Amino acid sequence: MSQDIKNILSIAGSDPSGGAGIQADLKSIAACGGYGMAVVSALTAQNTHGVRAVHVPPAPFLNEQLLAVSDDIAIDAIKIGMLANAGIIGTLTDWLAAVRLSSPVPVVLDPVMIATSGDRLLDADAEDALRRLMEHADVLTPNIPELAVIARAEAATTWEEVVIQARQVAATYSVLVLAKGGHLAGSDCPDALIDADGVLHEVVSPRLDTGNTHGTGCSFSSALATFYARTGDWVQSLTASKRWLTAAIAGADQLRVGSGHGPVNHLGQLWAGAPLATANDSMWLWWEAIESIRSGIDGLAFIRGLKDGTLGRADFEDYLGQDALYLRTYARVMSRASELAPTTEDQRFWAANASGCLEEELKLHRGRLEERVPEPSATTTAYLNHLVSCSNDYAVLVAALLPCFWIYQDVGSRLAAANHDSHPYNDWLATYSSPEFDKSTAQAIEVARVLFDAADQRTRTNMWKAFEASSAHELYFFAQTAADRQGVDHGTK
Ligand SMILES: Nc1ncnc2c1ncn2[C@@H]1O[C@H](COP(=O)(O)OP(=O)(O)O)[C@@H](O)[C@H]1O
Ligand SMILES: Cc1ncc(COP(=O)(O)OP(=O)(O)O)c(N)n1
Repeated sequence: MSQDIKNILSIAGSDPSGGAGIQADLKSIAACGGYGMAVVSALTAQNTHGVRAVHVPPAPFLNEQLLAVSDDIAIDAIKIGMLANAGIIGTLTDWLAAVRLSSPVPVVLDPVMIATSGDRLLDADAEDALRRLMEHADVLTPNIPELAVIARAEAATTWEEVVIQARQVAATYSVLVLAKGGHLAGSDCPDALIDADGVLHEVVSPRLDTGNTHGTGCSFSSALATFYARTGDWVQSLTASKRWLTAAIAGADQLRVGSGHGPVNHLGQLWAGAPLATANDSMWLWWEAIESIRSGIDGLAFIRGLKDGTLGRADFEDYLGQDALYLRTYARVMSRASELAPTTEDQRFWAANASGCLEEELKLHRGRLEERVPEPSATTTAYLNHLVSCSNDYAVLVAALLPCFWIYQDVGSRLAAANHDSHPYNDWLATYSSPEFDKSTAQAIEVARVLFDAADQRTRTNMWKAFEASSAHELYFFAQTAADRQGVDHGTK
């Protein structure tokens, strides 16, 4: 059975030491779940210390390679790296223009100019040709020195300057710019996807203490192209690529490749047994991206106590009280989703869930709380304010409502599995798992997926932000009991 594995073409230089160029690209593409292809634009003789020599094939031979691939194979995304000279760039530009005329294949252009070792990988007189090629790209991924050349400015020394230059380049060339902060000093490594209006999405990782970062730029841009082919969304692709790259850098010191700046560990996560996710599914990537929130919830004293029955009665009742308050407004917000829904099916879905939420859940709470409904906590209020703030746009509101279904169902399935006849919270845990709620959760995910797939990039970004924020509020909400309150920022600021 076909799994719809996407075909990703790298057009780049060769690094025989395997850390950068097409070698890094092919490993990255494979690690991120794609089928990698490679057209070689230049051969370098380099290792972990630097580039010794460059040999550039004749441009007509590059053309032969490009046509051999495009005449036969459907290309789902292209990553472009080292191009060496203006002749190579001109040939590639003509081929790309023709290919994009017949199908809008997405293009990530890493405007490789100078290796970190200081060696030139692009002729100084090839800049104008590169600018013409940039008009055929969807995303540029320059590092700070490359960004400065493209923006005709001094190299940025702060993240604010990086963002300003990237915004200017995005406006000039009508592209997205993935601005990278790897060359800045500081304990963090920020990256951001930027368009002419500003930052679409920013991701930050800690700066890892390793000298083995050869080929990070090549690997990052290949991962981005691969995830985009799979999801059709740049913001999700950035999140997934950064997560993958950071783990590959974290595993770099496990390799023993050369005595200079070694490569990242492209396949280390696979070797460690991490599942190779190949689903081309936007919602799956959302779910993956909140993994740390989900494991944070699983680790809470409240959840562990509820699972093994050691949770104190007072903590349990505090939770129930806040839950009852939450559900009243949650039902109202679902009614609002019903009001905004463009189809009768969606309208009925949200109305039915609003009603079910009030009738079944609140009945249960009232029975247990004996009408002692407390004041809403700051944590509950913050979550509800967030939901209400998303109530003007249907797609964003659906994304904000989704974590309460999905996380509750996910946590609930594990809690219900731990239930037994003498469990002190037996009847409560039994409510956590029901085929009806599973069905509603699946439908809520499907509604979000359909909206996401049809949305423009801004709406997709806002949907993701709403989903991520609600997921964090779920964590804060579960962490309200005395045992968990320390050390958790409850999102109330
Ligand atoms: N020491 C590090 N720790 C964590 N991430 C890093 C480190 N060095 C580079 N990166 C990341 O690698 C990616 C590429 O980085 P950058 O150095 O800016 O580009 P290039 O490799 O093209 O010069 C960025 O996401 C950056 O944050
Ligand atoms: C053949 C080839 N292409 C590109 C580079 C540059 O690699 P990059 O990932 O930008 O980062 P550094 O390795 O320079 O840090 C290269 N060296 N070789």
